[in-house]
Amino acid sequence: MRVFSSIDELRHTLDALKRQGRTVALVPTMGYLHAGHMELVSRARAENDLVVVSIFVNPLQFGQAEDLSKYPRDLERDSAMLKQAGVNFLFAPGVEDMYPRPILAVVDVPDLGRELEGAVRPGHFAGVATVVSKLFNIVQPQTAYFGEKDYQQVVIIKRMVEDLAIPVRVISVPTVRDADGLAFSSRNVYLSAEERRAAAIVPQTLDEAERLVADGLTDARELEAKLTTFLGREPLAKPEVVAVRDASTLEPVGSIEEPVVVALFVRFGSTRLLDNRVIGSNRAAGSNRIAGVIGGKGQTGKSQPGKGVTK
Ligand SMILES: Nc1ncnc2c1ncn2[C@@H]1O[C@H](COP(=O)(O)OP(=O)(O)OP(=O)(O)O)[C@@H](O)[C@H]1O
Ligand SMILES: CC(C)(CO)[C@@H](O)C(=O)[O-]
Ligand code: BAL
Repeated sequence: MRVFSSIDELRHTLDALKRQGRTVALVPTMGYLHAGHMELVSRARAENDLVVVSIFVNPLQFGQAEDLSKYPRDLERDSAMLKQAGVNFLFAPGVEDMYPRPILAVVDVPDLGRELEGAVRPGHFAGVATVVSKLFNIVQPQTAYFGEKDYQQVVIIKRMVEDLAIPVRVISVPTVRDADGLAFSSRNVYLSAEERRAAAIVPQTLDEAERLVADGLTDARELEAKLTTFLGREPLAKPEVVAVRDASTLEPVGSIEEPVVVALFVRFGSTRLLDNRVIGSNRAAGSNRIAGVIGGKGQTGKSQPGKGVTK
């Protein structure tokens, strides 16, 4: 695995390989890797010739009072995990590489970016869309992989790619969970032992949503109210967003007819956890796929297998 921090050096190396016909995938991350990230990597490896993983804790997507400075980082451990997983390139730029001067051009996807997590984290999704655009421009991958845990992020990136005709296929990967159902997340490390135990209420609430809808509940507001009450069973859980939205557009719905996404943002102490489930889709229950916005699995971008992949 080769490690780059310079945009120009990475580009130069990739350009030569692309001229030989190799397909390139990008897995953008903020590092402190866990099984969720590694699932993205494994999909990318299976479906492409070359995989670039980026690790960059992007200051643009953090609010002033947020955890930018204490965000967990361990580049050495991450690097060993990626090497072991057969990743070809790690792009780990510093802030000075990505933003050598204050960035004036931004990419924004209003109104999608103002909803849900965007309402709690003003400016967050403009920061995400801007850095993802920049990473797409640097790597120019055919395919990029994102996790469905960050459901709204995938919807926004999909929309950005479509609206701006960016030639990248966006693939979403189902959420990888710990034994008690909690989604793996780098920020789980902030939880105390008691908060970590309590956090199991989050996936349990999504199970409850599925049960209620299967039992015939169709009123979205009623579902939100019942889920908020359900979360109330756990005194450490402080719900910030409990929302039932159209699974494709994220628009509010009155009645649950088309597939909806149940989106949760729940605080435990100072840590905000997010999770979601798509309900009412004709795909397998609980598969957590993003209805209507995500390209299918199976299509592989691999060129001729076995043609001297750079390790
Ligand atoms: N449990 C998971 N399963 C599948 N994909 C995941 C999971 N957790 C994160 N991802 C995906 O990995 C990519 C990089 O995410 P990121 O580095 O922010 O990790 P994170 O665990 O989501 O961090 P945080 O705790 O800060 O939200 C994103 O596309 C994200 O959706
Ligand atoms: C996509 C991303 C790497 C952009 O910084 C980040 O938002 C994340 O890790 O989900
Ligand atoms: N996983 C989303 C990145 C963030 O919370 O900033």
